[in-house]
Amino acid sequence: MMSEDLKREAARSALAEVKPGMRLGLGTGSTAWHFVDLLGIEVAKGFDVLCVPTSEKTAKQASELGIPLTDLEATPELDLTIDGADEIGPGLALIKGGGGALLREKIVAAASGRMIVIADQSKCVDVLGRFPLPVEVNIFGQGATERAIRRVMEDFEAEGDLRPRLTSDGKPFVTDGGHHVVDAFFGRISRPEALSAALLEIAGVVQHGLFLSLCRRAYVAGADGITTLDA
Ligand SMILES: O=C[C@H](O)[C@H](O)[C@H](O)COP(=O)(O)O
Repeated sequence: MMSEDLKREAARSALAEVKPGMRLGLGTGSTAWHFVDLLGIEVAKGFDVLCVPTSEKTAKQASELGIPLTDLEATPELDLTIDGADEIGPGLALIKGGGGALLREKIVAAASGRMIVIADQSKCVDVLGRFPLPVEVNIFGQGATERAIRRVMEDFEAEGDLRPRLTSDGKPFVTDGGHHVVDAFFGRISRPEALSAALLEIAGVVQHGLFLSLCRRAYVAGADGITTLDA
């Protein structure tokens, strides 16, 4: 099966978890895209659901499909969030934010009773960190923030460097929240909880892409079908 087919199969498994009347968080990225697309088909047939999107991109896709949308002001508690991931490690610890949506994704996941991740097999790793860890930073004082992040990277024996994320035309990538993203190349993250705490200690760090103790289930699609992973 092609990668897009695998993503769609994982999304289809997650769709079976959605019950009528649920308040849902909608993730961002190419795998979450398939989930939103499949949900749109059900909504068109009359399925009742109310959703909070985790990015402007997902909001646009969902509203074009006629999926009813709300926000966390009107609906501060959600039943379930379905999202993709860049890496799925032991205990369903995740790296997210490859598409830059990590802040809203984490806020929405934290407001949800459950988070389910959908992915193809390539996302599963024994140790997190091969995928560069996205760190969302305030634009003010970015140089000082980067310096502080580099110090943390040294403390955690990062194998690579810190790179400010750029768009394809070479401009700084700006998140939906108006911040920048820097990508931290760790190689191996052996103490994710401690790293999370150290990064959040830095004043200019808005959020990072380590999602720890948030995801309870993953549907992972591979050549042999869907594997369900539970934390
Ligand atoms: O910021 C983006 C999100 O965290 C995505 O869920 C993540 O990057 C995975 O995206 P994809 O399904 O496209 O691999």
